[in-house]
Amino acid sequence: MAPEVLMADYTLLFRMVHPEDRAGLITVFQDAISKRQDYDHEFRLTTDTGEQRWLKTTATSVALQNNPDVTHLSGFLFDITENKTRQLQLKQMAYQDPLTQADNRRIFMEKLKNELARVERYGEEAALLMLDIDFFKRVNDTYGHVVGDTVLKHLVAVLYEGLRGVDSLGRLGGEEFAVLLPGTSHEAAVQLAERLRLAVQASPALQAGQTVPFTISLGVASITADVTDVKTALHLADKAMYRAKQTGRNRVCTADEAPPTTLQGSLD
Ligand SMILES: Nc1nc2c(ncn2[C@@H]2O[C@H](COP(=O)(O)OP(=O)(O)OP(=O)(O)O)[C@@H](O)[C@H]2O)c(=O)[nH]1
Repeated sequence: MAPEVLMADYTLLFRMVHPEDRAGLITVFQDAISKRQDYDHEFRLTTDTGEQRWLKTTATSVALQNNPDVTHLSGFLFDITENKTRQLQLKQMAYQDPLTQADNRRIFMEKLKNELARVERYGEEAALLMLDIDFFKRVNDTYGHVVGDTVLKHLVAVLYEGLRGVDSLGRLGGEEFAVLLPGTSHEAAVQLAERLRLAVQASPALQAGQTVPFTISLGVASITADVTDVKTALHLADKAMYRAKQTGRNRVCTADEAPPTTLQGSLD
């Protein structure tokens, strides 16, 4: 559909605008008319063939001399889909692990740092989980590296299914991951870790009709106001995970246990 047809018929335009972008576009038009503001605005639109496109509209409001009322908006509508898609891909690459789509190490560390600051400032609770696939080298050696990669992707999908929108999952490297749980008590974090462990155990990866069972070991660390830096938080969670590995794997351990306590079987 030609842009001039769309701009001539605002009802049609608004019907095609992505629902999430509609309110923003209406505000832009309203401000242009009531405050005589020029605009430069990007929004998504679904074409009559069902395709989603990115558009950019830029315009200035026009009024007759000696009359403050805007008579019309004069400007352009551009299709910026290709540029926008490339821009979004680049942005995603900067934040995501390319194999699993989990947060990459850099962005996860940033989120952890922000959460530590929030806990210190407002005295809220939070928790950090560290987890690692058990005997992953064996998975690679038995089934091959490609299947190993499938296992990593599958693990991330299973973990995301058990997490809330506010939680963050990061791939710290290799087969090691961390989960940041804002607003979560120690007890709730331990229970969640155990649920994740069971979900992974119950959901083997599938590759070319082959079932690949695997398990994970998890460490839980509470983030309290006295855990003030990323290094300490990671060390606590790592220590707990190491304990889980040392005491038999496929289990959840916490940072403050002495002697080691495991939860394995408690929720089986
Ligand atoms: N397929 C695949 N394998 C990876 C990737 N990154 C790391 N690995 C493998 O992960 C394995 C890690 O092995 P180890 O550190 O010995 O640990 P593990 O065998 O999981 O043993 P535990 O952690 O002690 O239970 C190595 O074989 C690495 O090659 C990846 O991106 N893809």
